[in-house]
Amino acid sequence: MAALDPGEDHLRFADWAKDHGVTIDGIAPAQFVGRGMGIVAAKDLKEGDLLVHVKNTSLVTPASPSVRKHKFSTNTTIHGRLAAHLALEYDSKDSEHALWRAVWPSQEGFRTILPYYWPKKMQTLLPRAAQDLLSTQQTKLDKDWRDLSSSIPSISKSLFTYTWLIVSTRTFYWDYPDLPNSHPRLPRKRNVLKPDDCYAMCPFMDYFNHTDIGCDPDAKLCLAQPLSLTKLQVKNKDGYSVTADRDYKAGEEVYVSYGPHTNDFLLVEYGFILESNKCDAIPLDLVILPLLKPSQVDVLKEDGFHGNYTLTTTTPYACHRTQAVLRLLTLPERRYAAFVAASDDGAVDQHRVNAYLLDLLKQLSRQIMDTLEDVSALSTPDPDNRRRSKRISTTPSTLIPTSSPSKEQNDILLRRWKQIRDIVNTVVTALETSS
Ligand SMILES: C[S@@+](CC[C@H](N)C(=O)[O-])C[C@H]1O[C@@H](n2cnc3c(N)ncnc32)[C@H](O)[C@@H]1O
Repeated sequence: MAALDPGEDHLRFADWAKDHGVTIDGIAPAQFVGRGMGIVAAKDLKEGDLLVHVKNTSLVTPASPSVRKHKFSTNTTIHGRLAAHLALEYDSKDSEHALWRAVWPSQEGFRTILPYYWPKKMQTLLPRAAQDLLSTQQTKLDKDWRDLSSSIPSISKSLFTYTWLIVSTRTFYWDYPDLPNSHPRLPRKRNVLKPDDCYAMCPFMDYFNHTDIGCDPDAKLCLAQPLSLTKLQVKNKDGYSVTADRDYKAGEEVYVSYGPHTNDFLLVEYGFILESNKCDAIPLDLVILPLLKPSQVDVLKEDGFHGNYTLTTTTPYACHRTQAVLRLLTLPERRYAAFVAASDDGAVDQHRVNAYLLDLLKQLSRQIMDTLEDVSALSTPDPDNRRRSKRISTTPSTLIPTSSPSKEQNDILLRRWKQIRDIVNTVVTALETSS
């Protein structure tokens, strides 16, 4: 897709970045339809070319003097402290990062793309995995606001929410393993770093859009709750760099991978989904957990195999945990035990397990078609035609709805449900063919 002129603000910010510890070579900011800003190859690039380097001292972390000066309680999260810092600086023309801030998406832009701001009826129609992520996001944001609001009395909840979401969508995961403890502009290195300790905002780097390239879709690993941070591939003790992963022609968009994220995660955290995503998966917990007897739940908990069951479109389709639970549901317990203990690869039982899975997926496929009807009805202009779904679980009470659905919101929701339908139907067809 063609790269469009970025506009004055972006050129000014790029010049500022070059004077403030950011080395940029062969790339430039540009606009892309449907993705906001991104990075374009400004000349032909070779695999391995260093494209951008940001010095550690140009990062914004809780140890940056401009953040430290607020003396926020260290008992508050780093996400919250960064959001509070950005909110306090928001109206200041003298802030050192005023030019950077001018190129971020607007609050209005976020209202369209981020499910956090969507009307309640749209939130209730999100896939369950996305609803759960949204509820977690809301809980974290509310807690940060509760913990920090008394130290930022001039800041409204609405501004704090915006800057908190700026931090979510533009922050890098930074575990600074090699850094000396002594440097005053760097966070103290702790023995054990928690994900929350590892936030860093990174000027110019946050122009890169995401693709799934570089993901390792290992079907044996079910997706754990991923970090809500943009993860860049290359970092060293001097700062962050991005190196070309392949050759690029001038004019092509250059992406990075934010991590092995499903489309439900990308939708809630970043407000978009990929058309094709090697890392996509859908959870099967809602389908499988109700089938378990209490004694089976005990066995699975004891073995560490309770919940977190996922389906992908690559063989063996159902992840290792799902393969295990399906064995417990369909076979004598000793066959399940042998599989879990890895004393048997389970191949002789695969046919029976697949047949059971096929039945479950056919039922799921019918439910998805019903949901798709509900989502399509939302975009139907006549309000009498709109049906509220009784099949979808209720929205967690903490979600904050706004206004009525926009066309963009309808479109992305519909596209996501069609993707889920296609994942399930692809596996149904594959299992039918192999049986
Ligand atoms: C780190 S910022 C990237 C720069 C951003 N596009 C901008 O306009 O400033 C992350 C945001 O970019 C957008 N984005 C990133 N990758 C995308 C993609 N592949 N397709 C659509 N939007 C994308 C999402 O809005 C996301 O919240």
